[in-house]
Amino acid sequence: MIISCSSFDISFLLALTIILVITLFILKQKLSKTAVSNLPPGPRKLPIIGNIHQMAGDQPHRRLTDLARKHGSDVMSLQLGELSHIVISTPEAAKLVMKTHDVAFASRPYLLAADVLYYGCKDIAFAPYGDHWRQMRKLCTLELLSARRVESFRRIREEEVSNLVASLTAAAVASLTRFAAAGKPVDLTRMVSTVTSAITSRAAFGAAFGKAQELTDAFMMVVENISDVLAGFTISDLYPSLKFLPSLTGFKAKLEKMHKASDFVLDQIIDEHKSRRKGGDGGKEDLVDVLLNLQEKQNLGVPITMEVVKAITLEIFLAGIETSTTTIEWTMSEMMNDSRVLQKAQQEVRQIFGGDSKNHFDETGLHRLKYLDMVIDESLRLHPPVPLLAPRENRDQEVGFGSYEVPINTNVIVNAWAINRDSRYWTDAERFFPERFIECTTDYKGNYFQFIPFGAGRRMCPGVSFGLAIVKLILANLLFHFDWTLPDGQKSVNMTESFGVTLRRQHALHLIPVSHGGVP
Ligand code: HEM
Repeated sequence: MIISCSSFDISFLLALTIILVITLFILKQKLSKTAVSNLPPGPRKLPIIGNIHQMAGDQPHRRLTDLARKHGSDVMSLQLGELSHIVISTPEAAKLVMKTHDVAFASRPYLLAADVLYYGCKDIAFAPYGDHWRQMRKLCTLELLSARRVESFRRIREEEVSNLVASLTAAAVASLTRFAAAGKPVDLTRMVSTVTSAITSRAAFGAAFGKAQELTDAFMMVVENISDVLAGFTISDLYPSLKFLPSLTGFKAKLEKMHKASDFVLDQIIDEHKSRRKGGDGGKEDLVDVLLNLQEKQNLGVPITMEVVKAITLEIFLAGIETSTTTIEWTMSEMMNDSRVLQKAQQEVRQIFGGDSKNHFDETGLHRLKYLDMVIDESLRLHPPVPLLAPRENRDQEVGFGSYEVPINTNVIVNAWAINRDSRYWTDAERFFPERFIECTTDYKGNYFQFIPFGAGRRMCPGVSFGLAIVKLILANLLFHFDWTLPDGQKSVNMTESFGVTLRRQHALHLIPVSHGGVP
């Protein structure tokens, strides 16, 4: 659900240049047709590739921030292959895109991977603005990801998180017996990812046992690489007029293979649900059941076909896991580097839920953890999991943008990572300081454009409650049941980022859990 330019392969590009030169004349003609006299400023572009060379590397959010400082601090033009882009880097310009001109910029640019994997963009995130998107979005808000639905998955979250606590406790015990005083680190990234996957798959497909569990495992395997190809534009997307490129590079064949595999498992998941429903064993309603109910009723303006059911199921599954895992990883990392914050957050959760680690707590008291809320907000500010949001496009009209003109079919990149650190809005903006939210009315709900980890406007993330319910419960449990230390010889947690589907940590987070109140 993000735009990534990290996959640009420079050597591949050079080889392609020979072919591209042949089309130079055609391209030039195309580009001159869209030329507008008062485009936003931007760096000089090279023939054919435009500014692609300036995006090479693995930190596009930082590159765009640097480029914007030099060439267009509010809004900057960028040419990537055949596609015109503008890059938004301040809250004021973000407000113009996501509020003033929200409708004009409400579409998404075409991405070949989304077209193939989501049955012709029949999902929500990549669907162009129009009737299908409107209906699916409404469905999401009212049915699939509503507060009532999120609450209905509470048992699943609590069960899976208590499994995580049990595994960590076992690791703490085992390491103490083997290493006496010093504990052994666990791969917290992997453990958290396992539990977010388990919660999301149970919510989406149901029971964590029997055939359903087998199918979930199979699905996990086939979708493993799907997120990566959806992460951003590829060379084929940047040169849409060169229709032969996806086949020539083998990208299309790769996508079709992935699609075939995921479609096969999705079909089985749906068949399993159908036969369970026929047999009268409704069980607890999961998201596939909700979609099938709606499909049977068919009383909606745009019909819900089986392809729509599969596209939405796949999307929710992919959207739920990476974003929540990334948020938890960064929040723990920041707290490990600031023991004051870690202790304060631990004190709060232990005071509210009772200091004994053998106590268990459910979600009902989580709203009382005000300091933890601020810690999560601060983590989302500095480490927005989707740092460039999802790209938008003005498909139908040219847009007057302040004193500039944005030509029709321009892709819009909103650099939320840079915006969330704007020093005009945030004092000591680079510092992790949760207390800044005590007096501050700013929140992530899309009304304050200096803080947009979930985006804003019509295309804002509909999964906020679903995602944060997982994040908060897991963090509260990690803080309540364990004290945490760094592995031997490590003075602080390395905060190097890795840009991909989400802005993850480059290295998995390894920490030593020590059961709070002693090992039972
Ligand atoms: C911490 C967790 C999450 C973060 C930080 C996050 C962030 C985002 C962002 C930045 C966008 C793009 C918004 C824009 O273009 O303005 C987005 C879109 C979306 N998210 Fe999330 N997300 C999270 C969790 C979830 C979950 C759990 C789900 C579903 C289960 C979900 C489903 C979606 C969908 C369907 C869209 C596309 C919306 C549209 O295009 O209309 N997200 N998310």
